[in-house]
Amino acid sequence: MTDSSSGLARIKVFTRVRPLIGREIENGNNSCIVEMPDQHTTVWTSRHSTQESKRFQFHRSLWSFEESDPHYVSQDALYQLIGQDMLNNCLNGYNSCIFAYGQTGSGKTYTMMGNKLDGLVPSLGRELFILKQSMLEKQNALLHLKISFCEIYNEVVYDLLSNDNVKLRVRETKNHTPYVENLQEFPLKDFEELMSYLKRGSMKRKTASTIANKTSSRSHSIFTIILQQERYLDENLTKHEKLESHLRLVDLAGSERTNVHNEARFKEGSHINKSLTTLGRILTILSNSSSRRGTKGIPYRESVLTWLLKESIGGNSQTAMISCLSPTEHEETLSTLRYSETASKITNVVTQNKSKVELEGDLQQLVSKQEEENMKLLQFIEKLQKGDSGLSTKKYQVLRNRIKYEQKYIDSLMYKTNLTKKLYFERMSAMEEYSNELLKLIEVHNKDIIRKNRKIHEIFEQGDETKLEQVPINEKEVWDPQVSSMIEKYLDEDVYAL
Ligand SMILES: Nc1ncnc2c1ncn2[C@@H]1O[C@H](COP(=O)(O)OP(=O)(O)OP(=O)(O)O)[C@@H](O)[C@H]1O
Repeated sequence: MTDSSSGLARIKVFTRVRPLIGREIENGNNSCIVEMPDQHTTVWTSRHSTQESKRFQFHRSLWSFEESDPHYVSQDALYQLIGQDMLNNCLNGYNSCIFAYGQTGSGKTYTMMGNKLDGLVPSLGRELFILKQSMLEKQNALLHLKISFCEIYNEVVYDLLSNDNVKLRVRETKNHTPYVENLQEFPLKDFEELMSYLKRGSMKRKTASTIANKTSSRSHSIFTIILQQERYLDENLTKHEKLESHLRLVDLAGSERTNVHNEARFKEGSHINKSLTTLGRILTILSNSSSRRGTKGIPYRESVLTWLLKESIGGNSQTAMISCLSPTEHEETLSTLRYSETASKITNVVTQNKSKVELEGDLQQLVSKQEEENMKLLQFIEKLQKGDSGLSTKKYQVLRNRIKYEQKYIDSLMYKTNLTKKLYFERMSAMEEYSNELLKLIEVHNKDIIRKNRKIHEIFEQGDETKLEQVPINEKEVWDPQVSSMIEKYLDEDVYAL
């Protein structure tokens, strides 16, 4: 998708026409005013004249009107055509965005979320976890995933995953990238977790029954997946590159006529239309200007939606727009197609969010240091044991075996290229824990030994060896000048300061 030499990426526009739904069939409205011959989208512009039609060309036109048609694009096919490409962009470190646009009831939520059949968000999520596993096994790469889910309702942002209904503020980073302040991000461990967040947030999203749609979304929703990748570039796992990208999945509220009498619906409708009109103005400005001109002076901040979509439209993002079409509405479909035509002329300037990292001190050095430390501990224990057999407690033995086991693990780690840094650090921290435990024990014992040895020293220094007989037998066995001086050295130098 990227022109890698120039870093330019056009917004790809897809059109998708949905099948007739209940109320249309009931109204006897069973013909489709949209046609999609040769990857073009044609719309008959008047119900009464079959002569007048307008033809548009987009990246692809997706025919989902009739399941029996050989060109029918199912939810699965939609994922193959749009989702996969976007996923690849993200895995290569490019921010990406898919947004669904269209009049109310045209199929945006169905396309993005799905109902009985998965829409793009669940399909992308499922594939991401499959990829995460295979990357770990085959490519020596780690993928961390996080999500956030928010909605813009009446020009205010709300966290769909928060139990509170707090209004959130949009702010900008030093680089002028907008973000939602205090929007929660949740790390994901599996696909089921992603789905539970998606369901939880979708249930909280504001919907209402309108003439055109029984469950019409009254807000714009943004589901963001944050991908953080660590790819290891050499067999010793010493060099790796970090890639970070955001995949934004936007389900816009539908444009509609605001001549409704319900006050709340009217207010919502006005806000929705205002933000979509601002989006349209920005698309027009961008489509008429040079992509290299930058985004200065473009009125992104005139609506919360456009402010938050700044990066996706005219910024650093590979973006796909899915224009959803109703098969029966002339005016609205034509207006959607004109809007989409404008968007298809926009070129974003994209950059790969990548940084190369050579592990500080390099992994090999870290391992050697730890091995050395391990060795010292083992020798130390052995000497202690020689000096005082009473110290060979079960606990020491367990810890000693543990250290040996960890040592072996480190050895194998160095040669197994398919093991990752994550695993390595997990084991390292486990080993550190054991070592710390051991050191604490050693210190207690050492202090005890020194105390006993001092007693014996004093007796020798006083030259009254008869007193030695008063010292209990087991304390006398402790006396070993070699071990004793070694312990004192360690304690004095604070080598193993805890
Ligand atoms: N491709 C499709 N195949 C089958 N049914 C569809 C398809 N697209 C939409 N529908 C059905 O059409 C109806 C309206 O779709 P949806 O709610 O997704 O519209 P919307 O554009 O999100 O509307 P709004 O802007 O009001 O929220 C729903 O009943 C949905 O199941």
